[in-house]
Amino acid sequence: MLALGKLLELTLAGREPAEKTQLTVEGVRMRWLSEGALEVRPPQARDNGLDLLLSAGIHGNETAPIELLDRLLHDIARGDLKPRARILFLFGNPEAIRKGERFVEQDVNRLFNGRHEQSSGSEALRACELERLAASFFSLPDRQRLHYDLHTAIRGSKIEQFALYPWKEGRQHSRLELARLRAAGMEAVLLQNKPSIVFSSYTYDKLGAEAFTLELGKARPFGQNDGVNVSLLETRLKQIIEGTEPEMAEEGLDGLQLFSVAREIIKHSDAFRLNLPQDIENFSELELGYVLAEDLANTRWIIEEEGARIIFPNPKVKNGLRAGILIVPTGDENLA
Ligand SMILES: O=C(O)CCC(=O)N[C@@H](CCC(=O)O)C(=O)O
Ligand SMILES: [Zn+2]
Repeated sequence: MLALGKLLELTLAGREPAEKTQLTVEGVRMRWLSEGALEVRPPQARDNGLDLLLSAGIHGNETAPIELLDRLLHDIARGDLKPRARILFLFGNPEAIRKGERFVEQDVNRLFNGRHEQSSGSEALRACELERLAASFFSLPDRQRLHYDLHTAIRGSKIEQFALYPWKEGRQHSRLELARLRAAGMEAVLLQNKPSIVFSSYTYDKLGAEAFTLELGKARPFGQNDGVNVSLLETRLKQIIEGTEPEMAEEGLDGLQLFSVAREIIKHSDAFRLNLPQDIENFSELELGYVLAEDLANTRWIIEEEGARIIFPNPKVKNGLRAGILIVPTGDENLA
């Protein structure tokens, strides 16, 4: 296998490769761009016009997606997977990956769309670098742009695998992309309805990519991911990479559940209290009238939406950040 296929090893060791560019026997060019960043380019005659950004490890303890990208890279470097797409592989937060922690000082996935400019430290610099790498990768005209930012969650979930689809004024969510996600094993999609500061929102909003955060199961350390079944996603990613994806029937979304955001729960102060059991699962339903959270100055978050569910409840976030999302079921009438 070509040495550049070992991007994860290099990243874990904090090393730069001796050779920055290597060619597989099929003429696929692998180019190391920066720590945790590698571009794969098929020979021109095989290029099918898709630019695919695959990122993982934006949160350093979410290892199943990192292992998945590592397997794909090994296959490419061995010549077993023959790309027709241009691909950018990114391991988001190398320092946190080495430590096995979600982040070191601050959550990289709250620093996009300009937020890193209002901050400092290595994670703000990394968010800036990730924006730059993504912007440069998606700068070629007349190509399709697709970004999957792969994650696993802090807690268990009633719906194991799901996607979050960013929002931009005047742009409709794509039914075809939802069909593709369904085929990749996603059981639900949360359709966002306002701008956000996460990586997929940046590539969707600023770079014109179809972009998604994918949640694949519960976060565990390296080597302990048997419980995270990514086989459908892995198969679909290989098909996307090789340009062999089967036709997708977009009319029926084959049971894919759609949700929209009712409210984001923002933690305003150290007095914030979330009235949920510690082991509550994502997508748990909440009763009308339930006092979900309390904060300074008698602020109370009371459930007033029929069918409301909670995802990503986390009272430990820094003040000013999202401590959970209240979601409700929605229909498919606004899809393009
Ligand atoms: O389990 C949790 O509470 C968080 C899991 C996670 O890291 N999710 C992403 C979602 C990003 C998005 O909103 O698209 C995150 O919180 O950064
Ligand atoms: Zn994550």
